[in-house]
Amino acid sequence: MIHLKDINKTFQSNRDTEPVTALSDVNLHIEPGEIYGIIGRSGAGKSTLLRLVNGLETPTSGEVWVGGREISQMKERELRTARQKIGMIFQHFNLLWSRTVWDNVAFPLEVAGKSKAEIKRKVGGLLDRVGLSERAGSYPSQLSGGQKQRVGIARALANEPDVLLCDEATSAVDPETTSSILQLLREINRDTGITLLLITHEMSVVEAVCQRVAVMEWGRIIETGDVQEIFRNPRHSITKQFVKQTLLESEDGDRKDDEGVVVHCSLSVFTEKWSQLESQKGLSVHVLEGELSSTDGIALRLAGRREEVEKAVGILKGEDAGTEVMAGVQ
Ligand SMILES: Nc1ncnc2c1ncn2[C@@H]1O[C@H](COP(=O)(O)OP(=O)(O)OP(=O)(O)O)[C@@H](O)[C@H]1O
Repeated sequence: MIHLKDINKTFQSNRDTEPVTALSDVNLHIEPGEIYGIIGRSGAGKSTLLRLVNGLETPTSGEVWVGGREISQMKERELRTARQKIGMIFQHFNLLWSRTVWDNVAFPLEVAGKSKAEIKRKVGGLLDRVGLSERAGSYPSQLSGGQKQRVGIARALANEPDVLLCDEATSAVDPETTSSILQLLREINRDTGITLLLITHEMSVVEAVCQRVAVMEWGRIIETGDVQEIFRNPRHSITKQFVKQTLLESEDGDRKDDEGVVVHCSLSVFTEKWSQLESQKGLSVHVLEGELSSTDGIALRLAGRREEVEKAVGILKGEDAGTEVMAGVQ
């Protein structure tokens, strides 16, 4: 669905300064319906990559393809139409402050020249989808951060896009709101088959929703892979740091003294032992990448107090020699 081929992007602010290389030799292939994460530290090139996908930037060299069409070759008029099928949500929501929730969601439909009847039908459905029907007449300033992002999501979905780009979409909201927004994005992906491309600097966001991830540093993609695999076996030192970041975070976002571990075990062992793990105070158990349908077993992240983590590992290892602890996260 999204294909970046041999992308380089440099910015030349003015003639007296050295050009800045934002992206070097970037190649990326994202399948239709995938939830794909791009993670990297500040300045790694994530936003530039995202802006190439919806044609807000053009590559210095290379090709950007979305849905079988080359975005990087399009003229402005063609791009405007193509962008209707590429929704985007932003860290700071970018809502129209003088318009109500209803009118914010109606805006892209008005721009696309839809009839009043169609706009009414669609906006009603979208607000219902994001759980904001009751707030249709409110202004953005009257909403919480999570509600504002829900408006952003409804607005981005108005023209039934094939792709939704999420630019640090949960960075400005608290952890609880983050989970509910990520859950909503997951449901939308499941129900519509939309391709999601998320950029973030938080591995916990990748962990919660993404199927595959690319790690960026200094404008390059330094590692890609299935999220479970990256958690189990991070190769690059930057990737290890991101994985470690999640191991150090407890459920409430506090930092604990002890690192957690990533464990791989069979599904039957996990389901059998789950009630024991669940009853352990001070232990948080995360199923990496979520689906409990895999026959290859699952990867879990166990975090919390050291003795609780050790106890949990003992429980899982108890009767299953196949349970593997991926403790090599330094
Ligand atoms: N319009 C621009 N003009 C000049 N330099 C730019 C421009 N846009 C980005 N850059 C530079 O390109 C590099 C990559 O920036 P980019 O914003 O893509 O990184 P990022 O990973 O999204 O960082 P952040 O998380 O801080 O937004 C940085 O060195 C940045 O200063």
